[in-house]
Amino acid sequence: MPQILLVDDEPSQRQSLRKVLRARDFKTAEAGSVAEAQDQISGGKFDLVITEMNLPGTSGKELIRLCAPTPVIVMTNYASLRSAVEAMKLGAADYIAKPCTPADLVAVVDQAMVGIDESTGAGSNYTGRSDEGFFTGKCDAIRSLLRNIEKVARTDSTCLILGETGTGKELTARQVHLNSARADRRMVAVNCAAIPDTLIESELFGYEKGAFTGANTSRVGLIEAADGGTLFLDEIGELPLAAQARLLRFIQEGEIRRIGSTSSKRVNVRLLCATHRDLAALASRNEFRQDLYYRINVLRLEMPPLRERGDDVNDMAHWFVSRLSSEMGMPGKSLTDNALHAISRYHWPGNIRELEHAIERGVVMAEGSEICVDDLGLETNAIRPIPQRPRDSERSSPVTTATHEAPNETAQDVGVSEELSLEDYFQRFVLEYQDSMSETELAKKLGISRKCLWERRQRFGLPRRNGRKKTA
Ligand SMILES: Nc1ncnc2c1ncn2[C@@H]1O[C@H](COP(=O)(O)OP(=O)(O)OP(=O)(O)O)[C@@H](O)[C@H]1O
Repeated sequence: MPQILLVDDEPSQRQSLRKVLRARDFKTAEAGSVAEAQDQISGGKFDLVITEMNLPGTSGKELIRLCAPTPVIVMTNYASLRSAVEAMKLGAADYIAKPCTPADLVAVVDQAMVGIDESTGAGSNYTGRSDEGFFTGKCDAIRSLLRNIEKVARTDSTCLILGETGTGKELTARQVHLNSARADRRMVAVNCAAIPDTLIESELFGYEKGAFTGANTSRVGLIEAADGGTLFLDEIGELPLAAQARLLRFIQEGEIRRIGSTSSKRVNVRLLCATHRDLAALASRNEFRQDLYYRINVLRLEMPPLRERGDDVNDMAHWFVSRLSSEMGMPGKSLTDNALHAISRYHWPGNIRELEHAIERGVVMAEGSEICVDDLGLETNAIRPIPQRPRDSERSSPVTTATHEAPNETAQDVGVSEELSLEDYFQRFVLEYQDSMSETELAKKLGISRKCLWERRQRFGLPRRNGRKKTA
């Protein structure tokens, strides 16, 4: 089992890292400073060190030298990103900009581990997550995407990854990188939308000392930092026009010139770009350079939206429940049938990221081991129409008294022909069955707690009626 040393002076930070990594079967040890880390290193063998850069006393960067040849990943907030790039020049395996999601952390650790496997054989029982199993999904669109990723990975051509927000464009870029001949080098990911316009050129291309006010030292740019590896430019549609012109020159000539420098430097970088925007339309309105568009649109990978991935949605929901509940130290949770039903009908405008967050919310909010619809906090207006089912004349009115067999049917069995939100469904179900079922039975069928049933009754003005069946 790979062993990772976590170095951070904040115990809470170490705890969050520990949880995520242990859930992935990594063994961890901890240190609060460089000195403590040195003690740990002399007493044991580690496959990887993850350190905060800004530690009291000696900087975390010092560990790159002290721990060699063990790879070191440095963590830092965005304000110190430049120092992180410097740390990479000193030999850091990678950097993580904080705050980061568990998925970001694991992706970077995986990448570092793949390097370890290849160079030293350490952590050899660890295969990384470039396998199909991690890239969850088995619908036709994902199978075809995985085949195309392999083809794209075999080349060095520029590739444009298209898809709505949260569909997995960055994850796809990582898969391309991990499956490519550059997998042992780093992939530098840059979100063009997150860097202020005034900084983007100096971040990408670096600058020389004295190039502008405040440039007290020379800086390496992110393109140069990706030399030998892959550069992933996320949200390329947001790149300002001046930076687009510079990027175009880099693509055409394979050279970069730092701001304020008179000489160019050759860099060997494979470029992957992603966007959720229609670049052709932007180019036609002169909001994106047409020539750059043609240059980056050589190979294309298209991400399917989650709502078009059929059974993948529920498979992924189960997968996230088991992953997140064990990461959060609350294993054994599961989704109720109604929750799954809502998940499969939800529109998922934020795609997989939204699903992941809804499940995280569900795991935290669920009172027992079952995650109910309400725990997920879905926007009810994004629930899609429930497919029409021939109506039973006896059940044509939502307020008719039901027979006792009816509640054994599932949510979609309630006769409904129009668009039906979860709220509508709740109200109709309660009105239809409240005379024949106890509150406990109703709550169970709806997949919610009795407290939640009571609250919703209040919200929708559906007080419990006299003469109802006694509570079980
Ligand atoms: N096939 C998948 N299997 C498991 N998790 C996935 C998959 N695709 C995406 N994810 C997870 O969904 C989240 C969003 O993925 P990612 O950041 O790659 O999307 P994106 O399209 O780049 O988003 P954005 O457009 O906002 O930049 C991440 O946490 C990622 O790990």
